[in-house]
Amino acid sequence: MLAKERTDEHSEKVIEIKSLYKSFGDYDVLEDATLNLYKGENLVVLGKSGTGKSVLIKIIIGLLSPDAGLVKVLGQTIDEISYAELLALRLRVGFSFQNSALYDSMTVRENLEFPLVRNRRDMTRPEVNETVEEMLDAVGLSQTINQMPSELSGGQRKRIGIARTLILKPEIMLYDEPTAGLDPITSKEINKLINDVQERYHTSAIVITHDLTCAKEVGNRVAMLVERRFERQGSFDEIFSSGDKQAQPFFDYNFIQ
Ligand SMILES: Nc1ncnc2c1ncn2[C@@H]1O[C@H](COP(=O)(O)OP(=O)(O)OP(=O)(O)O)[C@@H](O)[C@H]1O
Repeated sequence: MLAKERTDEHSEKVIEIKSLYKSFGDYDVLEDATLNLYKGENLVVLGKSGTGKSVLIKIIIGLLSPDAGLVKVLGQTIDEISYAELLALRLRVGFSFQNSALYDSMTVRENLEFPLVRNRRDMTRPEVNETVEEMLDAVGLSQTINQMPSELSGGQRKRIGIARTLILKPEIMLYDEPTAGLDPITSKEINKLINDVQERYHTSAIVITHDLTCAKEVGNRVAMLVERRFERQGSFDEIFSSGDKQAQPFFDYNFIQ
């Protein structure tokens, strides 16, 4: 079954953002922004540089506070919970950084062990080994276990970064520009991995990207962040077959350079 056939608009909201406002001084980044992430879907957020996509992610994981509005993640209202509750919630939300953020002085195995050693002190050594091996298998890179990040290609580093985020078995994945800087073939492999992760681990995900191929291949739904709000939410085809003026610049950016 294709990923995009799975969206159930009536399913549970794992992230609920309602009338969100965020400004820095006089500069309004988000204004009356509303967006839901439904359980099990991959939601693509498309937005030009500087429109507030990183601010959105920081608000979702509680690194920035909203000025007004509701932000609920896995049933918890972000600015009402204690710091301890926030830390516990962050373990259920995996954030895959744009630059993969691997530790250069650690092997692939050590990079993957790191979140487990810090957060899962209950796990035995054989359990840690087994989980690391399972995650490497999930991203198709079992053979790199003893390599250093500098020995990996950009695409492999992205995959290891995703494996390291997945290792705590988060319910929600936040992918920040997962295909940035990759060639089209490697980008396709990452898109496939995002769909495989959804399928295998039943994650719900927000994928932030400028890459329309990525949006088309992984997005059960697409939301465009335009002028401080999430405009135009719908399937890729609904948004991009309409000749929409706000969607057109993304087409131009991707295909007419
Ligand atoms: N802590 C901060 N203090 C002041 N301004 C900020 C802060 N964080 C973000 N901004 C501003 O908010 C706006 C949105 O930034 P953000 O990083 O979310 O953009 P983005 O959509 O992720 O861009 P890109 O695609 O280039 O990564 C920018 O104008 C940025 O300068």
